[in-house]
Amino acid sequence: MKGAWRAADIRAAEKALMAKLPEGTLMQRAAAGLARRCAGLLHDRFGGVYGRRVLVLAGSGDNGGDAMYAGAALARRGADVRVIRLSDRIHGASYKALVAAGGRPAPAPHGHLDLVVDGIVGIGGRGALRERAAAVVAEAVRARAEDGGAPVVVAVDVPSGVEVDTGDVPDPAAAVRADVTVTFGALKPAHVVGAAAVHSGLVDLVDIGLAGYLVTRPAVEVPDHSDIAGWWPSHASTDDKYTRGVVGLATGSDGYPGAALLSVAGALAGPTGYVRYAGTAQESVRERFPSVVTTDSVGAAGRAQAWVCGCGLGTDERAVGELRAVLATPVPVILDADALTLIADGSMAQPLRERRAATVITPHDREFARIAGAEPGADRVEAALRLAAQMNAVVLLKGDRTVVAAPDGSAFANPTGSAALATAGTGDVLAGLLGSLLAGGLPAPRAAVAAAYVHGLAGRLAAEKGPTTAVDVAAELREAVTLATR
Ligand SMILES: NC(=O)C1=CN([C@@H]2O[C@H](COP(=O)(O)OP(=O)(O)OC[C@H]3O[C@@H](n4cnc5c(N)ncnc54)[C@H](O)[C@@H]3O)[C@@H](O)[C@H]2O)[C@@H](O)CC1
Ligand SMILES: [K+]
Repeated sequence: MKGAWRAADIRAAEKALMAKLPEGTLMQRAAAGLARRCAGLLHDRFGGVYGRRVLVLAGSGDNGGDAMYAGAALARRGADVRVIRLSDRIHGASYKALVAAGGRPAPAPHGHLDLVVDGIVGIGGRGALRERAAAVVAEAVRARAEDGGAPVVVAVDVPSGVEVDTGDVPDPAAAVRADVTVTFGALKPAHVVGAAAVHSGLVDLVDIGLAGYLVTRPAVEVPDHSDIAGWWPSHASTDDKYTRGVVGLATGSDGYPGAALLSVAGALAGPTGYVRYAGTAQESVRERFPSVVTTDSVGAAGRAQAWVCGCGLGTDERAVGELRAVLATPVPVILDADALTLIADGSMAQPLRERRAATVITPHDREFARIAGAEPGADRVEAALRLAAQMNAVVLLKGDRTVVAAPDGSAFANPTGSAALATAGTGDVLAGLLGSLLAGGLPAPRAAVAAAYVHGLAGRLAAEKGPTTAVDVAAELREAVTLATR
């Protein structure tokens, strides 16, 4: 698990570390790491640094300092480095070092460009790029590299123009879109949540010695394969179909039988040995998945260790009754889609409050708005945490980087998101998989994080093969589980 910290926490850690080091050490470490990464990128794409055309965009703060020191290092290796000063006041020592190494000031981007280094603002940045900076960035990225392609864009610490602490991008046209972001000391929320995570491109973390100095809890955490593999319920040789957990699905309706099938497909890819389906799509479920035990209602179904409720369930009287039945069970429950619509008017507040087992809700932004009264807004992590605390439920807020927030204040961002998942029915698959993980005994926050992770991988696998539907995502789940858990 990697943590991401907000700017104030990073600054406090840097201050404590800096007090123990000669002045300028941290910037030198940052710049050296940045120069190394830039040289590596030039080498990979153009075969070397010598003669490559590099444009450094320098703003007023230390972010510009990092960029110009790195520019100096590249100039010493023979790159043709220009710098555009985007403020009257720029970091003096690094500018002198750049000029001494052969770098030259430029008024505007000119000619071909192989590498653009964004040192406009770092963790001191607020809001969108100012007009001139935005215009210069737009012009620079329109330039051509020597090989005819677009220049490589490297953001220093964070892409300029994004909100570091929230991952919001107030104006996408006035924010850098990086191929690679070279960041220092620790990740920041902008690298892992919201549109800023997309603007960050690949994130490359340079160690500047900060680790022991970050004493606060991270704002958000990011899982990797080893977390998922470590959490995934393993099967003991003594297990039978019941000990691995039974997941129940109260999904689908006459109007939406497909949602039942997709949620069942998701559940079957999880670790449980037994899937119960309760609803009107019994027949199609049995036909398509003979291993699933079906009934027409939650009341008629046997016991389960977790219930999934809502995907395609509808919002009629029958749906209300099924939701009530699920909420009354003493086991973890996932509320998705129509179940979220049904709880939005507050009529289920009491059964929700009375629950002792975990409740997980899986809203997209509009569903979130129905429940919370407003869309998540700029700070998706804070918004999800607020709703989690208010409802005493784990909130899985869907998005390109899905956020999972728990009532205990912990928050996670899923790194495997994919645009391929923005298609009808993928949420049903996710809910089923999540149900299986809960029934398999994972604590709710981990089950939500692991489900989002594997579901994202499945989306990526499906997208590699062509245009993606929810059926394709479900079909890739098995391979995604194997990938994530080995
Ligand atoms: N503090 C440290 O110990 C270290 C800092 N480092 C670098 O220093 C950076 C932070 O430096 P600073 O604190 O000087 O802050 P920045 O370099 O992020 O710049 C902030 C300045 O930019 C201006 N600004 C803010 N928003 C703007 C906008 N939208 N458009 C134009 N100008 C804007 C403000 O006037 C502010 O003074 C880090 O991101 C990192 O790159 C690294 O050298 C590692 C060590
Ligand atoms: K930057």
